[in-house]
Amino acid sequence: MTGTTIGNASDPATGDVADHGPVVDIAGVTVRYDDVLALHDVSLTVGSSRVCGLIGMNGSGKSTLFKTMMGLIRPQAGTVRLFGSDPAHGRRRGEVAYVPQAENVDWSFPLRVRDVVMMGRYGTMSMLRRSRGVDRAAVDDALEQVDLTGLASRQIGELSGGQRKRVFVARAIAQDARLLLLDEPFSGVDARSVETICQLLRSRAAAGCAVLIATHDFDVLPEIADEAVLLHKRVLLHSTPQTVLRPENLALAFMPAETERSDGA
Ligand SMILES: Nc1ncnc2c1ncn2[C@@H]1O[C@H](COP(=O)(O)OP(=O)(O)OP(=O)(O)O)[C@@H](O)[C@H]1O
Repeated sequence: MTGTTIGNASDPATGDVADHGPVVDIAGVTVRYDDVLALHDVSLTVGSSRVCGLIGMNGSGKSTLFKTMMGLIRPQAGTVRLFGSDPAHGRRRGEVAYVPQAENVDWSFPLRVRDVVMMGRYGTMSMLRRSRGVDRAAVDDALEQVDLTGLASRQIGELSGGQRKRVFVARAIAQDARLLLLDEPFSGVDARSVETICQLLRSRAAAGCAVLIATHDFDVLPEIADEAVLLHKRVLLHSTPQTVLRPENLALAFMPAETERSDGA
């Protein structure tokens, strides 16, 4: 089952995963780090108002796909279009927000919660990077939405796992991006934070955003996602969360030895 898409608008059994106007349009993308093949011939479209889960084992290429979508990695083959434009263009215009894995953040850095959320406004600030009333109001609003108003002056290293995730979700909300990419937003997160993050992401999707979530949390996925992608360097399956989570489908990505191809893809 290579690059197979299961489920489309004409397939009521598996649900509608098409026809929502592409925000993300990835075609035939291949990424290598020297001799390591990270992505092979990946094609994927995601429409506005959709929440799409990205599932795959460690090393399957999820973060690489996000970095490619952010325009931080240039693929050796294939194209990435976000809102019909080059991904670096979308990033510069603040259209794309990225919530990183917690491990990739230096939590000892002397930043307060408010400072991190304000970073979401940098794209809209003046050349002097002076925050205006509208920026401060956007930050206040985002902090309130993630229930962190009372911790706004706290150093980020003093937060719990769930609070840390909520800070970065608040940064994405303050940015007012139309495409949200979240890398493991539920790992190491308490139930209350999971609920807060899910509600916020659903409301962003209802407002027209496209949301992509790399996650290992199979319980939360059907609650939040409209569609899901099974990734193992290539797209094995793109369908409803329920279909992707069937054991026989998960086995394709989590026991890939039997499906591995001779070219390493
Ligand atoms: N900077 C890099 N240099 C060399 N190889 C890399 C680099 N970044 C990632 N890789 C390799 O590329 C492959 C895909 O990695 P990637 O981090 O995209 O996967 P992932 O699905 O996000 O994994 P995880 O769930 O562990 O974050 C892996 O084999 C990884 O070791």
